[in-house]
Amino acid sequence: MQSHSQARIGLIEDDPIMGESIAHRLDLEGYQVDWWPTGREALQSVRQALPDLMICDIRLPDMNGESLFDKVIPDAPGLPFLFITGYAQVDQAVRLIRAGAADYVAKPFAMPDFLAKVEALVRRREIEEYTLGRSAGMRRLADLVRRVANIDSTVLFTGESGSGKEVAARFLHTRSDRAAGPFIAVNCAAIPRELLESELFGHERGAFTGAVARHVGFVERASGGILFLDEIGDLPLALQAKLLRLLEARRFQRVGGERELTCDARIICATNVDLKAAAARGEFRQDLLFRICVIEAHIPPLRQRPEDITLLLDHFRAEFSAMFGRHVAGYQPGAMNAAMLHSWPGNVRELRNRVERAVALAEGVWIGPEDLFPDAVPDAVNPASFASLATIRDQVERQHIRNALDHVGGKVEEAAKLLGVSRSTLFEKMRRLKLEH
Ligand SMILES: Nc1ncnc2c1ncn2[C@@H]1O[C@H](COP(=O)(O)OP(=O)(O)OP(=O)(O)O)[C@@H](O)[C@H]1O
Repeated sequence: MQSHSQARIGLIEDDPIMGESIAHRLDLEGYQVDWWPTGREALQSVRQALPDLMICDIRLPDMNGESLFDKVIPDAPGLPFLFITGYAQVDQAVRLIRAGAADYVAKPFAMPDFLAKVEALVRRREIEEYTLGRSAGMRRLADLVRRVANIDSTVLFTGESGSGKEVAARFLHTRSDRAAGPFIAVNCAAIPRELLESELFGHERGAFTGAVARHVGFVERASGGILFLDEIGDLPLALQAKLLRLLEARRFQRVGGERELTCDARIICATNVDLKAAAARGEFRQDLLFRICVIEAHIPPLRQRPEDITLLLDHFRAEFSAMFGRHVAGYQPGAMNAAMLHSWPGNVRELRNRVERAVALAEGVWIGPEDLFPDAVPDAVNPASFASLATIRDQVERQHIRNALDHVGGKVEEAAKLLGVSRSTLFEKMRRLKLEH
């Protein structure tokens, strides 16, 4: 869970005295505050600021809080709004809560009550928001997934093995209006090719030797829910044609069947290979590729998101400590150090396995570097080449600045805003860290 210093609050307040006093107090509490005096300015910046909570005066000079809420929410579903209302606008606030706003406070309010509401909403948001990760890359992914959760277009999750493509697809499922329906995950690479068609589409009794009874395939079993096709690049060409028909006409036949059946499942695919290159080699149908990547969601490799490394180390430590009934309090600095330097070729899966092993075998309450990396001891574990704090800080800073720049399409001024430093400080840091602009 993040500390307040990482939680961001968007404050929309036109009254300079009120705005100043709230922004100052939130700042003292450790929140990062973006203060916009008009609705128009908030609308311009909110998508880039990625706030965890919006605090909004219901009466603004250029629009009312209600229309601002209506404009922001389609792009940021689930973003909590705390409205500040005057006595006369309580009815409107109640209406907004019915429409999905989180809460309201009526003026004049006592600061401790206001802060308690803010804290509760930020905590609630953290639990919901950081299921996928805390890094800018994963927050952007979570945002995209929420926006497409209820559109029935095909989504293609791309990313290295173990980076969390299935986790992201399940996240989509729980946030969609198909959440009450099934989530059926099929790993196309794990099922023998000769069985794949009947596993996917089912078969009729007697369709082939051994087909002693009718078999309902994954496509039918996913009805009303989501069919997640992992390693879609491994689907044989003949089946690719059938999948294309399923996606285009929503129709399919069981193996050996004569009847056309309709498919009501939403299809989500994932791949860790470059499907465009596979299509260029003739191994993957170009038309199917267009059809499945209507929306592409890329999951960055773990080594590019250091904030998630610390988050996940802690998450799995807590999970396995509870599972094994062992009290493991945390990591020695050397273990954290080694984890930040490791390149995590197996991504989150590797991290999970390493933590499971470390918790199971750790001798004390603190996990040491050798518990996490007993195999290939990375340099950082070797005391002779123990990285200095400055080296680690530079590495994390470099990565974080790179992420911020990526996030805003390379615009230094906007990246500086995101990072809470001035433009010149950011330039200076980029120069020192030898980061290309
Ligand atoms: N954000 C996350 N939070 C918690 N656990 C995660 C997260 N991302 C991945 N994991 C865990 O890491 C492991 C691998 O995740 P997942 O199966 O989603 O990866 P994948 O990209 O689909 O892998 P593959 O390409 O091999 O199918 C799983 O045990 C999963 O629970």
